[in-house]
Amino acid sequence: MECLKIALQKSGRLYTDSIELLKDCGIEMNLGKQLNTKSLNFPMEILFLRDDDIPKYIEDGVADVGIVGKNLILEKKKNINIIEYLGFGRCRLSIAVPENFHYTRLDDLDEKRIATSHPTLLSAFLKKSQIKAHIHHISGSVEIAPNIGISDAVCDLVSSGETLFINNLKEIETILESEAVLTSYPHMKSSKKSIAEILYCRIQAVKRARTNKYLILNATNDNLEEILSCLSGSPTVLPLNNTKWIAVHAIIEERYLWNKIEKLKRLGAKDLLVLPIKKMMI
Ligand SMILES: Nc1ncnc2c1ncn2[C@@H]1O[C@H](COP(=O)(O)OP(=O)(O)OP(=O)(O)O)[C@@H](O)[C@H]1O
Ligand SMILES: O=P(O)(O)OC[C@H]1O[C@H](OP(=O)(O)OP(=O)(O)O)[C@H](O)[C@@H]1O
Ligand SMILES: [Mg+2]
Repeated sequence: MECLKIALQKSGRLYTDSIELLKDCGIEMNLGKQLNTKSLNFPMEILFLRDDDIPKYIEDGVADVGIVGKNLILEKKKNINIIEYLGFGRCRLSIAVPENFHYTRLDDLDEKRIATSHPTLLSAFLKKSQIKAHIHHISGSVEIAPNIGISDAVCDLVSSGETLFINNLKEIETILESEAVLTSYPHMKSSKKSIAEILYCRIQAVKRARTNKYLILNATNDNLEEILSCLSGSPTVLPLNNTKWIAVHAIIEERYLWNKIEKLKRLGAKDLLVLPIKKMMI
């Protein structure tokens, strides 16, 4: 039977969220020390790899789909499809200098040595900005470089900024914003494509569920129109037997939740309930 091969990071920043995403998609697997395993209930084989290798494996069709940072796809200059942005592994690729570096503008980096794990992206940025700096490629612990005298600046991934802070570095320029993406081999055969399509639908259903909430409220007819116009989509309106009250059910995007709830309360909405959504298919 045909089986979709998915490449995931073996360990590191993307591992837990990638496994969680597959589980939320109903894909069960046994996790252990093995570097590849078959799902117990879905035609899928999971390959656990170093994240640096994933774009090449996808480009070559060794794996059909994969989860990797967008930063790595661009860094490795791979011409592979980005199917979905996954909402985790959010970070930025930034240039940072020691706290005592007197930085005012990009020209201050001229002729400086910059250590980075992303030489392609850094080099393109420097070229575009017409800065002639020396790139020193290292694959990890980049933030140590200025402290051990091998560079004047660094260009590495940042999310909380804690690593920069504890290494006495300050962020000066952001080159790229990144997050984990689902990527795919562009020439997948049709039997694999049909499995991949099922996976994409499931992922979209999980993503929608993660970013939306189910809202229930009670209201009277007085402000019903304003209440409904405050809710997007097509809310369900249910008269409550023998009362002037009406129940309204709606889907609400989490990022607008609190502002909308406050507005709805001002409009007279009562008994508001916000519930998580498990899956959302449209
Ligand atoms: N601090 C961070 N916060 C959020 N996401 C990050 C962070 N650092 C990196 N990422 C994202 O996670 C990906 C993997 O980062 P990680 O640091 O685990 O890589 P690695 O050490 O090179 O792992 P590997 O052993 O697989 O080569 C990065 O390419 C990036 O997309
Ligand atoms: O801004 P922060 O939240 O401090 O995150 C930034 C750090 O995270 C990544 O490394 P990671 O911790 O994944 O370890 P690694 O060097 O082994 O890849 C990245 O390379 C930075 O060093
Ligand atoms: Mg890596």
